[in-house]
Amino acid sequence: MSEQVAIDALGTRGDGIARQPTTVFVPFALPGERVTIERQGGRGQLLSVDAPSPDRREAPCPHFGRCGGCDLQHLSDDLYATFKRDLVVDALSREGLSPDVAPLVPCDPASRRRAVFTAVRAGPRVLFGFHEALSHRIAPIETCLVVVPEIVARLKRFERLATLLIDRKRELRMTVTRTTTGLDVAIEQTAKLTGDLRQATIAWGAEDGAVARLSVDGETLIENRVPVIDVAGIAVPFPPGAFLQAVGRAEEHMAEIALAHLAPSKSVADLFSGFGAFSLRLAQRHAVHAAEFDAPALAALEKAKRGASGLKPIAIERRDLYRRPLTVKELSKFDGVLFDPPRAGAEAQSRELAASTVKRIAAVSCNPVTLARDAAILVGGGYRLLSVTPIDQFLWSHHVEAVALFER
Ligand SMILES: C[S@@+](CC[C@H](N)C(=O)[O-])C[C@H]1O[C@@H](n2cnc3c(N)ncnc32)[C@H](O)[C@@H]1O
Repeated sequence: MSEQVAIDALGTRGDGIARQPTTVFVPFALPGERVTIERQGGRGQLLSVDAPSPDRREAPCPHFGRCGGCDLQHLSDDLYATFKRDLVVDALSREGLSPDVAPLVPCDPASRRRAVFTAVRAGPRVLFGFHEALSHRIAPIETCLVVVPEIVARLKRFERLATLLIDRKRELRMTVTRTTTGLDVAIEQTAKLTGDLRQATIAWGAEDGAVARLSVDGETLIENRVPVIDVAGIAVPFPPGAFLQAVGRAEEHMAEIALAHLAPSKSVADLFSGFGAFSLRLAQRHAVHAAEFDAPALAALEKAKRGASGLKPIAIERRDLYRRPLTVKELSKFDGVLFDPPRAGAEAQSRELAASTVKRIAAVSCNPVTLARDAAILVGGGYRLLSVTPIDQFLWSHHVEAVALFER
């Protein structure tokens, strides 16, 4: 049965929230709107917008509403920037922190250099695209306004490859990364690579000069060129499937903010370093200790450092920082620390830092909730939280990146 409700606020996933008569989350509804919905438990399916908000705008992508990649294309630029900044402000405030939070650093469309596509069999068809929101279903796509043009221009080709390799039962995953030497295509959960299928896959890769490397379930089938990521002029050989900041410009912004803060430091630890997006920049001025769990990422950093000239020493340590964070004693060797953990944050490491003598810390995070928790631990240990800058790395989604700066 349908009903009309008034939307009071946006939730953390960007859904409209109506609080009367009982709370319901309504995707694609905006604060101040009256909308007609059909309730399905705590969620409401939007049937019509009866009194639209002045902040409503036409979504630019034809797949908006079905494709789960973007939740927020229907917001004005102002509401969008406020919403994303507030994700950070509110998370900090729930931990009792109210630092200076900068305006959102914006993200350009068509700038995401990595996309993870999914394909599934649906009867005789293969559906290739992105997941729908909160669903296992696939929204097939013809275009994408977020991803770089080199990837979007080849969607049909990627779909053809997925159709070739798809398994009968499993969902295929295809990660495409634009590197400076071409596209790195890494496919997982494929059908068994029998002789014919292997040949057809290799033929696919040979057809397009833009493909630098093609790997299937970890096996490199083609490497026309080593895929390379440029980190401030240093070439890093990119390991298949390694972590990469999704938007190059966002990475530069984060690095600029963190490096300016750590500038007075002599010796810096870069924790959760990956292949060295920050370590290699830091090493232009500071001795760096890079710690990370992923061995291929560290091997790439090792090669990049050997190929670069004029860097200060970079010590590389493979370490599980969740189980074995750098201890207070180990931290005493550093006067600056940068940490950039996965979404779960760096709770154990923050507890060690809170008891340490490290002077300056830059925390980079893709999850405001765990960033706020870790910030509260550091502040509890006597650090001042100087500023937080939200950075839009995940355009039109409800995710936001942030850099927080601490000092003692
Ligand atoms: C958000 S990424 C940041 C990587 C890097 N700073 C960059 O900007 O490219 C988080 C990194 O944490 C690493 N990681 C995940 N779990 C870890 C653990 N238990 N110990 C150490 N590193 C871990 C991942 O491999 C990944 O490289």
